[in-house]
Amino acid sequence: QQQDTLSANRAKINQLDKEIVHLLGERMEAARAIGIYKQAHHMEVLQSNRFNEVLQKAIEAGKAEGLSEEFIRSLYEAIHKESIRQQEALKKQ
Ligand SMILES: O=C(O)C(=O)C[C@]1(C(=O)O)C=C[C@@H](O)C=C1
Repeated sequence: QQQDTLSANRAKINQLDKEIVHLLGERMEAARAIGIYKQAHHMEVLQSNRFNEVLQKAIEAGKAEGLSEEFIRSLYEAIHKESIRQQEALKKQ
């Protein structure tokens, strides 16, 4: 019985992790499209004000889910870093 609950929750985590990674892929696709726009309009890759807005929205949404601000900050620092890396990589093509 308890084993069933453990495997059911692990299966749920496996499925949710797939969805998280898929969503991150979609987010990066949007970031690359923005990167192309930035190149065409001679804009800087790093947009600190916009990133602050993104972060604040995520912190608020995280609070509603019981997630700590520290967790959201480190998660979004990693996401932002990858987003910047993807936009910079477009320039090198
Ligand atoms: O909004 C933009 O300009 C983006 O490129 C998106 C994004 C993000 O991933 O949230 C990435 C880089 C910028 O520094 C700010 C935000």
